[in-house]
Amino acid sequence: MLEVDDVEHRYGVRCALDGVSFALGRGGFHALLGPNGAGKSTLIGLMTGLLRSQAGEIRIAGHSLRHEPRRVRRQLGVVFQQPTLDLDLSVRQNLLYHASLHGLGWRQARQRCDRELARQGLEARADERVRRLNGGHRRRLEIARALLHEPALLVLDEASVGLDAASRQALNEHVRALCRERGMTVLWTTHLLDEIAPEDNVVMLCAGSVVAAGQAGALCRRTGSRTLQDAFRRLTAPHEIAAEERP
Ligand SMILES: Nc1ncnc2c1ncn2[C@@H]1O[C@H](COP(=O)(O)OP(=O)(O)OP(=O)(O)O)[C@@H](O)[C@H]1O
Repeated sequence: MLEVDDVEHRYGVRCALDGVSFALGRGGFHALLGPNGAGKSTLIGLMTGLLRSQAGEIRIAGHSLRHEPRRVRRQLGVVFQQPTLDLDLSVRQNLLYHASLHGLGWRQARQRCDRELARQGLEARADERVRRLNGGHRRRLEIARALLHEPALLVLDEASVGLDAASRQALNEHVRALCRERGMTVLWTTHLLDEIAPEDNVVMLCAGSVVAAGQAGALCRRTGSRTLQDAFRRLTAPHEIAAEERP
């Protein structure tokens, strides 16, 4: 579903991604892990076309981002780290506006809005201003919006940041249910390791490089770690030291 092949990105002389390669299969919950500054948002910026590709190749659902950007955009739903809802529009108006940007006709847009709101448990809030929703419900609305055009891959960039512990867990479980029930492929980026289950497929990014990839539980066993936190510390420490010596 997602192939990242030798991707490099620099901001001036600062190297944010240094030959990053990994691949995700179709379906399931995958996690992109990394401490602050690891390069997660840069990678998502490249996938979404917010940043211009400098080197390497990204393919989504078999389509090349460089050669078929429109096809890629149709296959990709994104929830960005910073909320991007219009607080003074209603829940439904936010969705309809987005649907029109994706070229959906009026009737289809209304149907998909109703369907996604029902799936996110927000149908009763459709005519309320977004300002009245709590943080967890706003995030669900952003997920509904990201799914309106029926993408194959849903990417969430630190979507749980700013939520309290209960809302964070509810959001995480909700996204996992989307994977199970709809066969979605989800890429969940986070620096909060308690959001990851042992059976999740994870890619660990540190200082612009992939330091490990595979099932979380297997990474723990391979590194002789009791917890994913311990495995993460062991795998990332040498790279953070090396990165400090890099321009
Ligand atoms: N616009 C920019 N200009 C210069 N350097 C940048 C810019 N954006 C990011 N960087 C640098 O690139 C590196 C990767 O940053 P990025 O935001 O992609 O990491 P991240 O893993 O998403 O971190 P966070 O969890 O803090 O968002 C960091 O060293 C950061 O300081």
